[in-house]
Amino acid sequence: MPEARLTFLLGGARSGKSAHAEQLVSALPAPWTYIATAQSYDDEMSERIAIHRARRDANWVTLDAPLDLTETLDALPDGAPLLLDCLTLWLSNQMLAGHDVEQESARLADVLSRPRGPWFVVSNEVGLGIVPDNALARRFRDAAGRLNQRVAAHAHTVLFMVSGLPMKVK
Ligand SMILES: Nc1nc2c(ncn2[C@@H]2O[C@H](COP(=O)(O)OP(=O)(O)OP(=O)(O)O)[C@@H](O)[C@H]2O)c(=O)[nH]1
Repeated sequence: MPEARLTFLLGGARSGKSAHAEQLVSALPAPWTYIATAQSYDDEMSERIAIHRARRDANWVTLDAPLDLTETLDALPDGAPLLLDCLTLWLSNQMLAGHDVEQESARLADVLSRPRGPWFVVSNEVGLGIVPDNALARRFRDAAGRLNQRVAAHAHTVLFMVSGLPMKVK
């Protein structure tokens, strides 16, 4: 059975984090689980999701978890290689649903601190630009930074993606 360990991949939009994570997971024995947190509200998002789906072959099993991510992780079989894409969309879904993001983030980080297989988790680094001019975006940026720190603290390996290239930060 593949080793249980957490790999955390961070990066900006279009930094290549999903593709790199897919490569790492698909080097492990199939089948591979893909947990998607995105929900498609419009044609642009549907198109993005369709591109991702077309990239994954029949060895991938896709589970949707826009909100109930901790429960979905708890239900995974031991040893299953997992790609979870991505934490920041899950966080924005939690905020838009009016949930307590600190409490939900703590619960999620706790589950991720005990990976039961080779788990690869993708998140966005959203804090590198200027301070957003609206309060919701500032709340989101701060919550995302805190969640990323929590998960990175538990991860065995942390990779920061820059222009398609992985930079090992842990
Ligand atoms: N619902 C759903 N979402 C999916 C599926 N496949 C991929 N996604 C979502 O697509 C999102 C990533 O899409 P992109 O916007 O293209 O990626 P990006 O993070 O900007 O770019 P990269 O850094 O290059 O990966 C993730 O949040 C996934 O949850 C799927 O089968 N179903």
